[in-house]
Amino acid sequence: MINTKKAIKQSMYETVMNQFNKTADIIDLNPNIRKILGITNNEIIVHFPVKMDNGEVEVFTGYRVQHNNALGPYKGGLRYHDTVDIDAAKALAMWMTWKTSLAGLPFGGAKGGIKLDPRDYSDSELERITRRFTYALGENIGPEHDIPAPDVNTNPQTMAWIVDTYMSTISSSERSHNQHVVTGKPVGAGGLEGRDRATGFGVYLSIKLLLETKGEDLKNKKFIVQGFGNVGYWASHFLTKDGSKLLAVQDAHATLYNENGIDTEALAQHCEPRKGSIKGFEGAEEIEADDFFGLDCDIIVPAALGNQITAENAFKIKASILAEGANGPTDKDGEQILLDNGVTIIPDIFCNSGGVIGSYFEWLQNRNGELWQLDEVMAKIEKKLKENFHKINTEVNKRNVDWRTAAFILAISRVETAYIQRGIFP
Ligand SMILES: NC(=O)C1=CN([C@@H]2O[C@H](COP(=O)(O)OP(=O)(O)OC[C@H]3O[C@@H](n4cnc5c(N)ncnc54)[C@H](OP(=O)(O)O)[C@@H]3O)[C@@H](O)[C@H]2O)C=CC1
Ligand SMILES: O=C(O)CCC(=O)C(=O)O
Repeated sequence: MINTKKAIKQSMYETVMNQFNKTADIIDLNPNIRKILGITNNEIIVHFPVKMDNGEVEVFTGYRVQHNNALGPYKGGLRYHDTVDIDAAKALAMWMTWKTSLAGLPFGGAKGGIKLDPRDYSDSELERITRRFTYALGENIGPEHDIPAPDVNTNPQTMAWIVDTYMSTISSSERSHNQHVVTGKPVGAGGLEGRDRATGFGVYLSIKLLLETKGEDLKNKKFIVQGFGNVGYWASHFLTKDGSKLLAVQDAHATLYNENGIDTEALAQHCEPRKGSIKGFEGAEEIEADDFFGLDCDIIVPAALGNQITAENAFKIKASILAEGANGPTDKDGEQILLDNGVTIIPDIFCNSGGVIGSYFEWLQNRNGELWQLDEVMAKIEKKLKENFHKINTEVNKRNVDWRTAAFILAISRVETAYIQRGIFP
């Protein structure tokens, strides 16, 4: 049992290493492969100057960590946030390796970003920052080498600036077939119909499939969402469409509650002109941030940052399902409390994998010079997610383990098999 009074905050890197080491022990991972997977392949840190609107020059620090590419090119998002540093990028890159492996994709894992708060900059400053970051990364990214995508505070516009800048660095004959250097682009610039909603759709589907195994459905289920950006909004959209009630939402600026249910679409409309914040929405009352996780509900969807559920608040949780839309929202001690209390955790590497699965289809679409319709794309994403869900469910039942342990066993075993089949390690 965890002593909640002595809660020590773990870093995301500690969290992911803990998950890796626990699984490596369970599957008796080949010791040589354990050495390789326990460390990142490349950690790129760039400092680059950008001229601000007022004429002053500011120097930014950007990161790209490439954890592993045994299964294919490095893949993972770029985050613009104050909390971005080398440890966060390492942790998030490692999770990407497990996520793409579990999803059955031909990709490895990477993650990166810039340490900044985008609210401090104008759109034209953000464009210049993104373009200079792309130049600074140079050949460290590429359509068959390392393929970024959106994450916290980046979006299709950010990806469009990256692809445009990348194109200007390669020869004109190569430009026509290098659009897949990033995914999550705007649809008009090589993006995929449905990539915008892919992650939130996956979060919704994973909850629906889990409930089905218990003979239940989403009708009248009460849920709360932390983070109302791309993932939080789309997950809420699909959950409410299937009859669930959005009871509370939290972002970095406010915590909103309405016992009769918050109107998801009205809240999204409220956020639009304010660049995302839910604060000031009239369809709900504002409550204390610390009361959020303890609200009486069936499902919690963390869809913001890492390490939000810890020994300090896990014991308050009344929900029976925690669906990890965010990467690494639950630390080791928080997780133990939830498992002891019978909460089912749908782990991030499966729960939010709809996004990277959508990205894979965008990459294929660009690579093959095709254009797919929304319904085709959503059907492809749904099929892949369902197959993966059933694989994890089988592992859960076979080994009598929790969902994260089952997911990690499948993910790490696939990478191990790839190394062994190549004949490198006996
Ligand atoms: N986009 C994608 O396709 C994928 C995203 N993810 C993960 O999902 C999570 C959310 O990403 P995404 O939706 O893209 O990001 P967005 O930038 O679109 O949204 C982030 C949301 O989190 C909120 N937030 C930030 N800090 C806090 C905080 N301290 N407390 C509460 N809320 C906070 C933001 O609020 P505010 O606006 O007030 O800052 C905003 O509502 C991340 O963990 C990301 O790694 C995982 C897989 C794919
Ligand atoms: O779409 C992608 O390539 C990756 C998205 C991402 O960063 C994630 O799944 O955490």
